[in-house]
Amino acid sequence: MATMTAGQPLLQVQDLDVCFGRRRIPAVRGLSFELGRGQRLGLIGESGSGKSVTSLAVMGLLPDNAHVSGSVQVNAHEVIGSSDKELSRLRGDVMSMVFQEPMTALDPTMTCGRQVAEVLRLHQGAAPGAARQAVVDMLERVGLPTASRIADAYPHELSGGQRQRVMMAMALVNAPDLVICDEPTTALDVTVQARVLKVLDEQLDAAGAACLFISHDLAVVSQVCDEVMVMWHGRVVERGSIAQVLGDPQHGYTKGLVATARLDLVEPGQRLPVVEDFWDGAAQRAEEDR
Ligand SMILES: Nc1ncnc2c1ncn2[C@@H]1O[C@H](COP(=O)(O)OP(=O)(O)OP(=O)(O)O)[C@@H](O)[C@H]1O
Repeated sequence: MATMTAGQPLLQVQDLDVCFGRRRIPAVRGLSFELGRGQRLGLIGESGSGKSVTSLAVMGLLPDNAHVSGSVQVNAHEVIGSSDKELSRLRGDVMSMVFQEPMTALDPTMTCGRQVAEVLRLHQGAAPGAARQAVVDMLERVGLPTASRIADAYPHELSGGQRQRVMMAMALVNAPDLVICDEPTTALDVTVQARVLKVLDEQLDAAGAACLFISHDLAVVSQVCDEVMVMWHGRVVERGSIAQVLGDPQHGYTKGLVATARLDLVEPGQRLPVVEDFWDGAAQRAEEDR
């Protein structure tokens, strides 16, 4: 596997285009961005703006009906066009992903401990006995106090928050350089969400890992990330520090998002604002598509 080239960022995406199907409907258009080692970048945007497609392109997990051009380099290794063998080495060794819905990402027929151990075995060749202690340690590190019991449980025996932590343990156990999180806490209630985000924050720090964090929610992104990038209609329309983007949003969509986050300005009895109250995205999309 290629080693890091001096000066090259950990993740470098250049002119990435992704479209789908025979009609080549664009999902990501001319996307370029970089992420340095240990950096944490939030990726926000309305539904369908291309956030998940971007993360799947970085992981080399796009479906067969996707047409891809451009370049995605992780640790100076090109993802686009790489073989399955090269990609599976990169995934787990260098990058990993936490998905929104752990129930679909976890194998229902395997205990949680075995699933974490499997990641260790595949990427570090750990022996089964040695893996058990490493797995229990990792489950403890993601805030599961009864780690030994959780290791022996099947996914359906756990709560949503516990399952999400098991996924996080799988994503972090090999100390990857880059962790991609796609709406990891959207399905959780607010207090569990806050705890899971805190654990993620601590574990990213401990591993010195970079993070690409996808969310609809600026408040969630600001708990984990240093910077935020806003996607709209398959393109990046804005990037800056959390303080910059919250304090002085530039794009119409971002202005709407920041305005809707100001719940303190909502009078009792008034309906909650939505982005469309501040910005007509549909009209702009129609304009761009013409
Ligand atoms: N497998 C697929 N086949 C066809 N079109 C797809 C496929 N996956 C995604 N798309 C399309 O690509 C566009 C971008 O989708 P993507 O899932 O990246 O959006 P998103 O910003 O992550 O949205 P959300 O916040 O709702 O998850 C959408 O128009 C979507 O319909």
